[in-house]
Amino acid sequence: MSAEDRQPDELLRTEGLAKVFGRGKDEVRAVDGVDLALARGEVTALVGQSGSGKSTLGRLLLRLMDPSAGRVVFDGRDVTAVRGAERRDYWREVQAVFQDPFAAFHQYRRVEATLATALQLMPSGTDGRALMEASLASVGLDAAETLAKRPHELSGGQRQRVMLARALMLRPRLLIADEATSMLDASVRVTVLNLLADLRDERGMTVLFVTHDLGQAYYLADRIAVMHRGRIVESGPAERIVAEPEHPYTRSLLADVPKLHRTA
Ligand SMILES: Nc1ncnc2c1ncn2[C@@H]1O[C@H](COP(=O)(O)OP(=O)(O)OP(=O)(O)O)[C@@H](O)[C@H]1O
Repeated sequence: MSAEDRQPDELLRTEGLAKVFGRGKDEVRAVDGVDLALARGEVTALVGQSGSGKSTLGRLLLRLMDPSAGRVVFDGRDVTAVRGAERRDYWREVQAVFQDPFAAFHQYRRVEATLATALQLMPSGTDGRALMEASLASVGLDAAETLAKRPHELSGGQRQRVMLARALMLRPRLLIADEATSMLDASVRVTVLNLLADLRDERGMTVLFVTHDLGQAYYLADRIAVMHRGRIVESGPAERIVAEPEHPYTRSLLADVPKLHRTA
């Protein structure tokens, strides 16, 4: 790693990142040359409609799949090809919560066992019980009430908070929240959005908030990157993107915001 590779304000950046699925006429350029920088301690929202490539980009950042081209640089270190023990180390720094927390749970597994899976990434000798209790408390859940429950005994909002608690046990520096609020009803959604804002404000956590909803992005994010057909078509401070959108696609997303809220 060279000294100039480490930008002080930048926790993660991608350079020309691409993912192509299929071949010939079936080829899909799901991520098509993305340069994205995530500033430390900020929430960046990645906004785009279904199929724009947001989840694929998220999976590339998490090292859950190999890119077709380009690089991922985390804290000045090239992590594009990390695997094995190095990739597990990376996952202590970068954690994710996904859209459907029910799918992420084992149906019959109690919350305690779900949270314990995070301990596999931690040094031996870690006081797992204390960590679980603290992490559940940080998302507003009571350990005594929650640890013995199975997924179907929890509400959607509680399940999402358990998954957030699991991610937070590792004290990641970057949290990727991929449509993490889209299945929640409006009041629970605001609670989870505020929780993400608190993680930024109190812990200085960097968050990539992936959503199709520009309204939620504006509510939470410092910066917004708009994704369309695998490319970032526009990015900048959230106020600027919403007040003075430059790209026609951003304008069309903005036009949808009142509609989304009327149907919510
Ligand atoms: N494993 C795969 N094989 C082939 N094509 C894929 C695969 N994963 C994604 N794609 C395609 O890549 C494009 C981007 O998909 P992706 O899921 O990243 O979009 P998205 O913006 O996250 O959409 P959504 O909000 O609906 O999840 C889509 O055309 C999708 O069909």
